[in-house]
Amino acid sequence: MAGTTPTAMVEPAAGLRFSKMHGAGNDFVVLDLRSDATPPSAVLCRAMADRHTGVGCDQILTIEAPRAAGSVASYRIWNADGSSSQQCGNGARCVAAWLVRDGAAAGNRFTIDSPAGSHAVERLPDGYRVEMGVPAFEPARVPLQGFDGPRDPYVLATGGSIVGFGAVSMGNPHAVVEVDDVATAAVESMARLLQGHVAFPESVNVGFARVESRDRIRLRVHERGVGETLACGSGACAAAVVMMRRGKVDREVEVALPGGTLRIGWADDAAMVTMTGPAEFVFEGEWIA
Ligand SMILES: N[C@H](CCC[C@H](N)C(=O)O)C(=O)O
Repeated sequence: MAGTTPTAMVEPAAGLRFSKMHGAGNDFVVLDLRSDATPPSAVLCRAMADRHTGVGCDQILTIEAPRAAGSVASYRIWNADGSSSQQCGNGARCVAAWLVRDGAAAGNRFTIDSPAGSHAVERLPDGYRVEMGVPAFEPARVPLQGFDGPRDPYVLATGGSIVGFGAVSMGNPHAVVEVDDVATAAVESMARLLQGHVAFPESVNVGFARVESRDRIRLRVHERGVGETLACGSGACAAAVVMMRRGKVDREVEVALPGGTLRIGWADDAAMVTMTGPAEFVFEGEWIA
């Protein structure tokens, strides 16, 4: 309007730069904290993860200085609810892609450190292969309480139901429920029952798996600290190794999740689990809230 003084544009405060990425639809806000490893607060994690008033993501990944000699960098994982985790398979591939684009990772083979350990990474023409560690089935390693030794399936009475499941740690806790049809599985209600059960002192990621053939599993995962995600890398590893030990699939399988397909290999029970899949950049941004 004539005569009015336009209000000066308020320059946003210099904010926190981030990369938005995803691995098979499991999406992340990636923060470069290599020069200042002050972890994001639970409040900031929840604010950034909010799909209406924030950026929107399943997890926040922070890239930090390496912990092990020879590693390029380390990373930590915060779920959308602000809780932390020891492992994130889809996140590992996105961290690897981020380090390649950054130039910190030279060549096609390098190592990155999660809270669960060090992971050899191989860059492929269409994604990344990550060594996800050796799965741990002892109840105390999951952790799973109330059982004096590993068994399969474990059985719990909860919420008026009797639930049978496999349990394994990939650095983070997983329960795997075998179902006839993932589309009709009671994912939300069953997952909530197990996640709130006293047997899982650190809660648990719950996978619902259908063995379709000797080399293919269909899977949905209700993740600890998030809810159902389009994909869960460590969950795909967990479902694969449980079904391999049951003799229901071969040692190299495709795991088909709602957001995409991952390939999982486990040569033998003492070997590292390998996970292969995509890692995509979506956009760069600056958090000024
Ligand atoms: N919700 C998981 C962390 C993320 C795992 C998942 N996004 C993956 O790709 O492995 C937990 O609390 O253990």
